[in-house]
Amino acid sequence: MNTIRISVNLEAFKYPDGTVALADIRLDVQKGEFTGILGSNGSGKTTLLKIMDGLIKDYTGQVLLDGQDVRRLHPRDIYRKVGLVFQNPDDQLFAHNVFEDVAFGPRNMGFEESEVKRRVEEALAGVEMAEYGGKNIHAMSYGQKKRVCIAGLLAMGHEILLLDEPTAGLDPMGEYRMMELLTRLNRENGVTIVMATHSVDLVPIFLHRLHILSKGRVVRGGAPEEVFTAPEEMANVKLRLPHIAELIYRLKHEDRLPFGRVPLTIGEARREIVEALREKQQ
Ligand SMILES: Nc1ncnc2c1ncn2[C@@H]1O[C@H](COP(=O)(O)OP(=O)(O)OP(=O)(O)O)[C@@H](O)[C@H]1O
Repeated sequence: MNTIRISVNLEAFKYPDGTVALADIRLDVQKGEFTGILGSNGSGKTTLLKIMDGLIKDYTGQVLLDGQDVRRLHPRDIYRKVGLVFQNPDDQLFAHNVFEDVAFGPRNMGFEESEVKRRVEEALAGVEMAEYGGKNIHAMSYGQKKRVCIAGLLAMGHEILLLDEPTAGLDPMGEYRMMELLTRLNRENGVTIVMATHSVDLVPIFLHRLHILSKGRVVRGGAPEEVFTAPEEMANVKLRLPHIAELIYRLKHEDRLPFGRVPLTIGEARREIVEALREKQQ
């Protein structure tokens, strides 16, 4: 049975300068789910993550974390359950070396030094950075810094991770490896993950559910195959279909090839093409 971990029922939030960043947002994040908040620049993704994490409170409506009003929870209680990874790792990392940075959270939680060490080592191994403990933070690449940020939260044992653009600025292999890492944390460690992104090609393949944000409103939601259906709908929200889906969509609608559903992965596209060719030959 599914359990709702985060329930957003937001009427509106505006920044002090009057910008209405979010309006009329209703969505639930189920336990163990890997959810994406997809939207173009300025659509409200970061603001929504900050609201889920209790960093922004002056909105109308209600956000529940495990059934409790986030605004009434002590920051310490949110912090123990939910970890927010900022878009820019330099906004998060501050210690002189990797070990010390990852150790900060568990030390703050009052663990004995032996337990801190165990947690740091396990977290660094979890993000494939086991051998980097002694390395200077400033000597790390951008992608490595992003992994250290995630390790810092894993070391505290967060059950829910909110990630702001975790794949932004990574090269194609780095992007793929980051998504694999997050998928592993989700599947094997049971971490509930919400990630904000505007990367449409790779990300949907890994996600259970997507919410599309446009101008501060959720305009679509569902499993990736339910959301990515037509290029015009994506263009309306300043996004596009994944390349592979766009190709098959055009072959189907412009070249009249007999494709069924719009595929999201190369494997699905290959099956569709083989099937369509077979049908044409008959
Ligand atoms: N501190 C602020 N004061 C006023 N307006 C803000 C502030 N921060 C964000 N906004 C506005 O709120 C809206 C949503 O911004 P937000 O950063 O949440 O979008 P985003 O989807 O995360 O964008 P990006 O993909 O560019 O990171 C934008 O119109 C932005 O200009």
